[in-house]
Amino acid sequence: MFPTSETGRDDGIRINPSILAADFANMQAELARIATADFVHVDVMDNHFVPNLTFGPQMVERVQATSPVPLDVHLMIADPDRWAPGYAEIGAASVTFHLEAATEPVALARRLRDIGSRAGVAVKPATPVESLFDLLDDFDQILVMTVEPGFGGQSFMPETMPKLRRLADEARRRGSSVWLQVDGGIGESTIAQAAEAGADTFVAGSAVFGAADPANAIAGLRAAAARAHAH
Ligand SMILES: O=C(CO)[C@H](O)[C@H](O)COP(=O)(O)O
Ligand SMILES: [Fe+2]
Repeated sequence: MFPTSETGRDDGIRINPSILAADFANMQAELARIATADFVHVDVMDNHFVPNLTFGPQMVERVQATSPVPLDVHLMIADPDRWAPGYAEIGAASVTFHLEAATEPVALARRLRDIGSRAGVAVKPATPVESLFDLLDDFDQILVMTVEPGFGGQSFMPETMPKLRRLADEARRRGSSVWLQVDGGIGESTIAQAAEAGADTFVAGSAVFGAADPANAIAGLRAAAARAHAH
């Protein structure tokens, strides 16, 4: 579902603004400002897996009904085996759960795909990626966190780049079409490092919603990633 061509572009780069940095009291207007993005990234936090609390399924359903672009849901929650399918049922284009929280990640990914979502798995900065090498076909996207999950506006952690590079090399070696996503501290000064290490899908909260012109910020991030890929 939702290959790049369906988003109207085929440059292999996806820019997904995170509404964690949006004005929650004006969500409809905020969503309208990012119509040129590929997906809207929705951070679901449960105050258990991470020490912060954001949205539940009702809010995500309203975002789904209002958003000009498909939803990329990032679940920072305990027990995703139980809760993640509900987000796919809402109609989210992709649902990503944390490897550290899941009991049966492959079975859960299969369930998400059966419902009709892309299946994503996320790893925190200290979690190795090697256990995912044999599972690349089971997922549509892998999210390498570039900050500790829980809060927006943190600084990009360059020490996560060797791990991303190993994952990208392995995906290339196996001819995998899995999307490699980064999330946390992504902006015009950091996106090139992540793109050079092999990321193709970029979450940016503060860099987009904190900009005077979010469309311009999205275009700038896209151009910077494209330059790094062309390198
Ligand atoms: O998952 C997240 C935090 O856990 C957010 O998606 C991320 O932090 C985006 O915000 P910013 O671009 O401001 O770092
Ligand atoms: Fe996120």
